[in-house]
Amino acid sequence: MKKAPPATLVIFGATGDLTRRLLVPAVTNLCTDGLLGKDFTILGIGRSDGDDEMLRASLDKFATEGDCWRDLRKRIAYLQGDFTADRVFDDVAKALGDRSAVFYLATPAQFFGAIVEKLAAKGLMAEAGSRFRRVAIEKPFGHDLASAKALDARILALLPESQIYRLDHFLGKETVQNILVARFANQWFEAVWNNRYIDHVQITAAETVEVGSRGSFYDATGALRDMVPNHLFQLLAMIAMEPPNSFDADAIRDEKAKVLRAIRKPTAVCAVRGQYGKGRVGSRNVPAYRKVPDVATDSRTETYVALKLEVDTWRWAGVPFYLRTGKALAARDTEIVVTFKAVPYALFRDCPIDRLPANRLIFQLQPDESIVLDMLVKKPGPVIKTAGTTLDFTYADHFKLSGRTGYETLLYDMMTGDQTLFQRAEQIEAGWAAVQPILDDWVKDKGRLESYAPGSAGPAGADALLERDGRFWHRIGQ
Ligand SMILES: NC(=O)C1=CN([C@@H]2O[C@H](COP(=O)(O)OP(=O)(O)OC[C@H]3O[C@@H](n4cnc5c(N)ncnc54)[C@H](OP(=O)(O)O)[C@@H]3O)[C@@H](O)[C@H]2O)C=CC1
Ligand SMILES: O=C1O[C@H](COP(=O)(O)O)[C@@H](O)[C@H](O)[C@H]1O
Repeated sequence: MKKAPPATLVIFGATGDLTRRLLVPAVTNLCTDGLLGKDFTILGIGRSDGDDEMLRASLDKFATEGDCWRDLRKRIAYLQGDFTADRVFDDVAKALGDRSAVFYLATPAQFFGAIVEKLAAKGLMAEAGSRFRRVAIEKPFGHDLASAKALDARILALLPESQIYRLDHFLGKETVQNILVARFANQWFEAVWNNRYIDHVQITAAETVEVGSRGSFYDATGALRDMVPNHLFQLLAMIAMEPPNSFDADAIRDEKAKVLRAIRKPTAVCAVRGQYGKGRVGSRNVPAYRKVPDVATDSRTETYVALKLEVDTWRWAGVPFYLRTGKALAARDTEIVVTFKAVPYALFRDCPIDRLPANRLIFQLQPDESIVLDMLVKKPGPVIKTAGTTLDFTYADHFKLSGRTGYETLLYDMMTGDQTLFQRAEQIEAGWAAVQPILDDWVKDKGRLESYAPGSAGPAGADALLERDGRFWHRIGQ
């Protein structure tokens, strides 16, 4: 891989959590991988008072220690100012001169539109010769379909799509990218990847963490908006997309957008929402969600959501996709479980076998990245008896992944101009369009919000959602 071209990463929100915990370790990893040149610099912008050394020192403990960080930290500068003031943008222009830049909006979402407008108005987005100017926009991109469309319209009135990098950090995760490789680089996948062989798909993003210090953001957002139209739909799209005709960014994004547009509008009965009460996750005491600072004491915001969705395409007709995500659950577990249809039973009718469990293919994204295929084999002995076993691939057994945040690939791609792992406007809008009927329903019908115990697998209604189809969730943490 070649080094990223010389550029400045301009981080709006450099004193925030995302910069510290995820961007800085990723930049250090890229440097250690030899993918950043000496001419890579960072210009951080925040509201807090301070100078270059204040920012560097605040990042020290989050960076991977070593020569790379020691050298890189000297190339970090800080600009104090309010994003709403013109002065900040004049100072950025002065600091950048003619350099290429990626403007990373690691800011609260209400600033996204206004910052892009100021960047454009000040001529900061103008490209010339080999000098590029790109803007990376964090999530949440909009609050619903109407606001996402409005934000897109605002930004696209000023910039071409080629300068816009809408982030979904799940796309930086190795296993997520590996879904594409597994599906399209292995012949046997495609042969069984359809409604003839697949019974249903489960997509889970379970977290043990509670809402904690993010009460103000979370209470206005909820689990559905926070995780589904973005992260979980990216996973769904990777599983359900048709083969692209190349690995070109637009070819892949076209296919993913088609899948998201094909999600049948869900009805109220296909959604379950829950909110955690008081309890324990492992040995940790967890206060009820309504006691979290900045959360309304009568809040009806969901901290858990489960959905049953259908993808109306030739390939997936009749295959349900069950999605669930929540906070304060029993285990951290992000996975995709593809359950195959049972084999015709006749062959085993004379054997002492009660039932043949279906084969499952599990893409485990977190905590440990792996791909596991459940299969049945014969138990040794004179009578035919089956035993469940697995074919496993665990990333850590073959590759070194530790300390990666997933942002490495995304940052490198922004600097090299590869938009494959970023979302185009219509993908984002298709995601919101698919969940909008549920959001509308929840506004109208205030009645259904189940409570669940911290440390559990979520509300009982989520189990019922599958049980009525004769199916069960894969156990969280298993
Ligand atoms: N944190 C995470 O794990 C993730 C975050 N994101 C997204 O990234 C974005 C940033 O999140 P996060 O870092 O957690 O947020 P924080 O609240 O921790 O940081 C916000 C940053 O914006 C700055 N800021 C806020 N208002 C102004 C203003 N008016 N003028 C100048 N600076 C201002 C803050 O400066 P100061 O602190 O100096 O006041 C701070 O640097 C959000 O859109 C979030 O949804 C996405 C995925 C994961
Ligand atoms: O975007 C978000 O993602 C995190 C989960 O990401 P992960 O990489 O840690 O699995 C989630 O906790 C957060 O609420 C959400 O805003």
